[in-house]
Amino acid sequence: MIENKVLHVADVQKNFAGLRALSDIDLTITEGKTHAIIGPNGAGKSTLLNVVVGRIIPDEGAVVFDGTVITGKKPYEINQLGIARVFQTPEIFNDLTLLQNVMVPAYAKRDGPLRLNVLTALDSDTDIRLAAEEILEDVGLADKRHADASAMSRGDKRRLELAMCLVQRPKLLLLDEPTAGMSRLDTNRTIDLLKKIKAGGMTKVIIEHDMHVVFSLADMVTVLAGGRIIAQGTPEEVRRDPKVQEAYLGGAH
Ligand SMILES: Nc1ncnc2c1ncn2[C@@H]1O[C@H](COP(=O)(O)OP(=O)(O)OP(=O)(O)O)[C@@H](O)[C@H]1O
Repeated sequence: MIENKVLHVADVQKNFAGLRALSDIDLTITEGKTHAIIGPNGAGKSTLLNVVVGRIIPDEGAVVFDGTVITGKKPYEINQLGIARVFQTPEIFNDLTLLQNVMVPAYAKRDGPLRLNVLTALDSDTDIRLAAEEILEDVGLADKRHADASAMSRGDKRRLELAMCLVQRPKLLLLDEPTAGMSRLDTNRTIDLLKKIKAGGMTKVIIEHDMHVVFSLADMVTVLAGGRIIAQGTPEEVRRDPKVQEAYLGGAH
Protein backbone atom coordinates (compact mmCIF):
# COMPACT_ATOMS: atom_id res chain seq x y z
CA MET A 1 0.00 0.00 0.00
CA ILE A 2 1.34 3.45 -0.91
CA GLU A 3 1.14 5.79 2.06
CA ASN A 4 0.30 9.38 1.31
CA LYS A 5 2.48 11.97 3.02
CA VAL A 6 0.37 14.88 4.17
CA LEU A 7 3.22 16.90 5.63
CA HIS A 8 6.95 17.00 4.99
CA VAL A 9 9.19 19.15 7.16
CA ALA A 10 12.35 19.19 5.03
CA ASP A 11 15.76 19.93 6.57
CA VAL A 12 14.47 22.76 8.75
CA GLN A 13 16.85 24.87 10.86
CA LYS A 14 15.90 27.67 13.24
CA ASN A 15 18.17 29.80 15.42
CA PHE A 16 17.12 32.30 18.08
CA ALA A 17 19.98 34.78 18.66
CA GLY A 18 22.65 32.10 18.52
CA LEU A 19 20.52 29.39 20.16
CA ARG A 20 19.89 26.49 17.79
CA ALA A 21 16.23 25.70 18.45
CA LEU A 22 15.85 23.31 15.48
CA SER A 23 18.64 21.47 13.63
CA ASP A 24 18.29 19.26 10.55
CA ILE A 25 14.63 18.49 11.19
CA ASP A 26 13.35 16.10 8.53
CA LEU A 27 9.97 14.66 9.29
CA THR A 28 7.08 13.21 7.32
CA ILE A 29 3.53 12.74 8.53
CA THR A 30 1.41 10.04 6.92
CA GLU A 31 -2.24 10.58 6.03
CA GLY A 32 -4.74 9.32 8.58
CA LYS A 33 -2.12 8.67 11.27
CA THR A 34 -1.63 10.18 14.71
CA HIS A 35 1.98 11.29 15.06
CA ALA A 36 3.25 12.31 18.49
CA ILE A 37 6.19 14.65 19.03
CA ILE A 38 7.75 14.26 22.44
CA GLY A 39 10.87 15.54 24.16
CA PRO A 40 12.06 17.30 27.29
CA ASN A 41 11.39 20.99 28.00
CA GLY A 42 13.12 23.25 25.51
CA ALA A 43 13.55 20.42 22.96
CA GLY A 44 12.01 22.53 20.18
CA LYS A 45 8.52 21.00 19.96
CA SER A 46 6.56 24.27 20.02
CA THR A 47 9.03 25.92 17.67
CA LEU A 48 8.48 23.07 15.21
CA LEU A 49 4.70 23.46 15.41
CA ASN A 50 5.06 27.22 14.94
CA VAL A 51 7.14 26.61 11.81
CA VAL A 52 4.39 24.37 10.42
CA VAL A 53 1.60 26.91 11.05
CA GLY A 54 3.61 29.86 9.69
CA ARG A 55 4.14 31.70 12.98
CA ILE A 56 7.91 31.17 12.71
CA ILE A 57 9.83 31.28 9.43
CA PRO A 58 12.71 28.76 9.42
CA ASP A 59 16.23 29.98 8.60
CA GLU A 60 16.66 27.03 6.26
CA GLY A 61 14.51 24.24 4.88
CA ALA A 62 10.86 24.11 3.89
CA VAL A 63 7.50 22.73 4.90
CA VAL A 64 5.43 20.96 2.24
CA PHE A 65 1.75 20.38 2.95
CA ASP A 66 -0.32 18.28 0.61
CA GLY A 67 2.16 18.89 -2.23
CA THR A 68 2.37 22.67 -1.70
CA VAL A 69 5.35 24.51 -0.19
CA ILE A 70 3.80 26.53 2.64
CA THR A 71 6.99 28.09 4.04
CA GLY A 72 6.59 31.86 3.89
CA LYS A 73 2.80 31.79 3.70
CA LYS A 74 0.81 33.66 6.33
CA PRO A 75 -0.76 31.68 9.21
CA TYR A 76 -4.30 32.35 7.96
CA GLU A 77 -3.36 31.16 4.46
CA ILE A 78 -1.94 27.95 5.91
CA ASN A 79 -5.10 27.56 7.98
CA GLN A 80 -7.23 27.94 4.88
CA LEU A 81 -5.21 25.27 3.10
CA GLY A 82 -6.32 22.81 5.79
CA ILE A 83 -4.07 22.96 8.87
CA ALA A 84 -5.73 23.76 12.21
CA ARG A 85 -4.04 24.02 15.57
CA VAL A 86 -5.30 23.56 19.11
CA PHE A 87 -3.23 25.67 21.49
CA GLN A 88 -1.82 24.82 24.91
CA THR A 89 -3.88 27.71 26.31
CA PRO A 90 -7.31 27.90 24.71
CA GLU A 91 -7.83 30.92 22.45
CA ILE A 92 -11.54 31.50 22.72
CA PHE A 93 -13.91 34.49 22.77
CA ASN A 94 -15.17 34.87 26.35
CA ASP A 95 -18.02 37.23 25.43
CA LEU A 96 -19.58 34.83 22.95
CA THR A 97 -21.61 31.69 23.55
CA LEU A 98 -20.07 28.28 22.87
CA LEU A 99 -22.06 28.00 19.66
CA GLN A 100 -20.92 31.43 18.43
CA ASN A 101 -17.31 30.55 19.29
CA VAL A 102 -17.51 27.50 17.03
CA MET A 103 -19.19 29.47 14.23
CA VAL A 104 -16.43 32.12 14.02
CA PRO A 105 -13.66 29.81 12.70
CA ALA A 106 -16.13 28.23 10.30
CA TYR A 107 -16.55 31.69 8.75
CA ALA A 108 -12.79 32.26 8.76
CA LYS A 109 -12.28 29.01 6.84
CA ARG A 110 -14.97 29.90 4.32
CA ASP A 111 -14.40 33.63 3.91
CA GLY A 112 -10.73 34.21 4.78
CA PRO A 113 -9.60 36.78 7.39
CA LEU A 114 -12.53 37.67 9.60
CA ARG A 115 -15.23 39.79 8.04
CA LEU A 116 -16.19 42.92 9.96
CA ASN A 117 -19.83 41.89 10.12
CA VAL A 118 -19.12 38.39 11.35
CA LEU A 119 -20.98 38.90 14.64
CA THR A 120 -24.24 39.90 12.95
CA ALA A 121 -23.88 37.01 10.51
CA LEU A 122 -23.62 34.60 13.43
CA ASP A 123 -27.38 34.59 13.90
CA SER A 124 -28.32 34.22 10.28
CA ASP A 125 -26.20 31.60 8.57
CA THR A 126 -28.03 28.30 8.95
CA ASP A 127 -25.45 26.00 7.33
CA ILE A 128 -22.66 27.19 9.55
CA ARG A 129 -24.87 27.08 12.62
CA LEU A 130 -25.86 23.46 11.90
CA ALA A 131 -22.24 22.44 11.33
CA ALA A 132 -21.24 24.10 14.62
CA GLU A 133 -24.06 22.38 16.52
CA GLU A 134 -23.01 19.00 15.13
CA ILE A 135 -19.41 19.49 16.24
CA LEU A 136 -20.49 20.61 19.72
CA GLU A 137 -22.46 17.37 19.92
CA ASP A 138 -19.32 15.40 18.95
CA VAL A 139 -17.21 16.97 21.70
CA GLY A 140 -19.98 16.60 24.30
CA LEU A 141 -20.82 20.30 24.73
CA ALA A 142 -24.17 20.47 22.92
CA ASP A 143 -26.21 21.04 26.08
CA LYS A 144 -24.07 24.08 26.95
CA ARG A 145 -24.13 25.68 23.50
CA HIS A 146 -25.99 28.83 24.56
CA ALA A 147 -23.86 29.44 27.68
CA ASP A 148 -21.18 32.14 27.70
CA ALA A 149 -17.71 30.75 27.12
CA SER A 150 -16.36 32.75 30.09
CA ALA A 151 -18.22 30.50 32.54
CA MET A 152 -16.62 27.25 31.39
CA SER A 153 -14.28 24.90 33.24
CA ARG A 154 -10.74 24.54 31.93
CA GLY A 155 -11.47 21.07 30.53
CA ASP A 156 -14.57 22.35 28.71
CA LYS A 157 -12.59 25.31 27.31
CA ARG A 158 -10.10 22.92 25.80
CA ARG A 159 -12.89 20.84 24.26
CA LEU A 160 -14.44 24.01 22.90
CA GLU A 161 -11.19 24.99 21.28
CA LEU A 162 -10.93 21.53 19.76
CA ALA A 163 -14.46 22.00 18.38
CA MET A 164 -13.36 25.36 16.92
CA CYS A 165 -10.65 23.52 14.99
CA LEU A 166 -12.80 20.54 13.98
CA VAL A 167 -15.52 22.74 12.49
CA GLN A 168 -13.01 23.79 9.86
CA ARG A 169 -12.70 20.13 8.84
CA PRO A 170 -8.91 20.39 8.64
CA LYS A 171 -6.86 17.88 6.72
CA LEU A 172 -4.20 18.12 9.43
CA LEU A 173 -4.94 18.83 13.08
CA LEU A 174 -2.08 19.97 15.34
CA LEU A 175 -2.58 19.57 19.08
CA ASP A 176 -0.25 21.26 21.53
CA GLU A 177 -0.50 19.36 24.83
CA PRO A 178 -4.26 18.78 24.59
CA THR A 179 -4.48 17.31 28.09
CA ALA A 180 -2.16 19.72 29.96
CA GLY A 181 -3.61 20.58 33.36
CA MET A 182 -6.52 18.14 33.02
CA SER A 183 -7.69 15.67 35.66
CA ARG A 184 -7.24 11.97 34.82
CA LEU A 185 -10.99 11.78 34.08
CA ASP A 186 -10.88 14.71 31.62
CA THR A 187 -7.67 13.32 30.11
CA ASN A 188 -9.36 9.98 29.43
CA ARG A 189 -12.40 11.74 27.93
CA THR A 190 -10.07 13.68 25.65
CA ILE A 191 -8.27 10.46 24.62
CA ASP A 192 -11.65 8.91 23.75
CA LEU A 193 -12.63 11.99 21.78
CA LEU A 194 -9.36 12.01 19.84
CA LYS A 195 -9.77 8.30 19.10
CA LYS A 196 -13.20 9.07 17.69
CA ILE A 197 -11.72 11.78 15.47
CA LYS A 198 -9.08 9.32 14.35
CA ALA A 199 -11.76 6.89 13.27
CA GLY A 200 -12.92 9.66 10.92
CA GLY A 201 -9.51 9.58 9.18
CA MET A 202 -8.16 13.01 10.15
CA THR A 203 -4.35 13.24 10.33
CA LYS A 204 -3.07 14.52 13.67
CA VAL A 205 0.21 15.74 15.11
CA ILE A 206 0.20 15.86 18.88
CA ILE A 207 2.75 17.36 21.24
CA GLU A 208 2.32 15.72 24.59
CA HIS A 209 4.21 15.21 27.83
CA ASP A 210 1.79 12.63 29.24
CA MET A 211 3.06 9.22 28.10
CA HIS A 212 -0.31 7.62 28.85
CA VAL A 213 -1.82 9.90 26.19
CA VAL A 214 1.05 9.27 23.73
CA PHE A 215 0.85 5.50 24.04
CA SER A 216 -2.96 5.53 23.87
CA LEU A 217 -3.12 7.53 20.65
CA ALA A 218 0.07 7.61 18.61
CA ASP A 219 0.86 5.43 15.59
CA MET A 220 4.29 7.04 15.26
CA VAL A 221 6.47 8.97 17.68
CA THR A 222 9.27 11.44 16.96
CA VAL A 223 11.56 12.32 19.86
CA LEU A 224 13.25 15.73 19.92
CA ALA A 225 16.06 16.71 22.25
CA GLY A 226 18.16 19.85 22.01
CA GLY A 227 16.47 20.80 18.73
CA ARG A 228 17.36 17.52 16.98
CA ILE A 229 15.43 14.36 16.19
CA ILE A 230 17.05 11.65 18.30
CA ALA A 231 14.60 8.82 17.56
CA GLN A 232 11.54 7.96 15.48
CA GLY A 233 9.35 4.89 15.32
CA THR A 234 6.30 3.22 16.75
CA PRO A 235 5.58 3.91 20.43
CA GLU A 236 7.08 0.52 21.34
CA GLU A 237 10.26 1.11 19.30
CA VAL A 238 10.73 4.52 20.87
CA ARG A 239 10.03 3.24 24.36
CA ARG A 240 12.79 0.62 23.98
CA ASP A 241 15.34 3.05 22.46
CA PRO A 242 18.17 3.62 24.97
CA LYS A 243 18.80 7.15 23.61
CA VAL A 244 15.22 8.07 24.43
CA GLN A 245 15.34 6.53 27.86
CA GLU A 246 18.48 8.53 28.56
CA ALA A 247 17.38 11.86 27.08
CA TYR A 248 13.73 11.95 27.90
CA LEU A 249 12.43 9.19 30.09
CA GLY A 250 15.45 9.29 32.36
CA GLY A 251 15.49 5.49 32.32
CA ALA A 252 13.00 5.53 35.18
CA HIS A 253 9.70 4.97 33.32
N1 LIG B 1 10.91 33.43 20.42
C1 LIG B 1 11.99 32.89 20.98
N2 LIG B 1 13.11 33.63 21.20
C2 LIG B 1 14.21 33.10 21.75
N3 LIG B 1 14.30 31.79 22.13
C3 LIG B 1 13.23 31.01 21.93
C4 LIG B 1 12.02 31.51 21.36
N4 LIG B 1 11.13 30.49 21.30
C5 LIG B 1 11.75 29.40 21.82
N5 LIG B 1 13.00 29.71 22.19
C6 LIG B 1 14.00 28.79 22.75
O1 LIG B 1 14.11 27.70 21.83
C7 LIG B 1 14.24 26.47 22.52
C8 LIG B 1 13.11 25.53 22.12
O2 LIG B 1 11.91 26.02 22.69
P1 LIG B 1 10.48 25.34 22.47
O3 LIG B 1 9.47 26.19 23.17
O4 LIG B 1 10.28 25.07 21.04
O5 LIG B 1 10.67 23.96 23.26
P2 LIG B 1 9.56 22.90 23.69
O6 LIG B 1 10.12 21.57 23.38
O7 LIG B 1 8.25 23.25 23.11
O8 LIG B 1 9.53 23.11 25.26
P3 LIG B 1 8.33 22.95 26.33
O9 LIG B 1 8.07 21.48 26.45
O10 LIG B 1 8.93 23.51 27.58
O11 LIG B 1 7.15 23.73 25.83
C9 LIG B 1 14.25 26.79 24.00
O12 LIG B 1 15.59 26.88 24.43
C10 LIG B 1 13.56 28.15 24.07
O13 LIG B 1 14.00 28.89 25.18
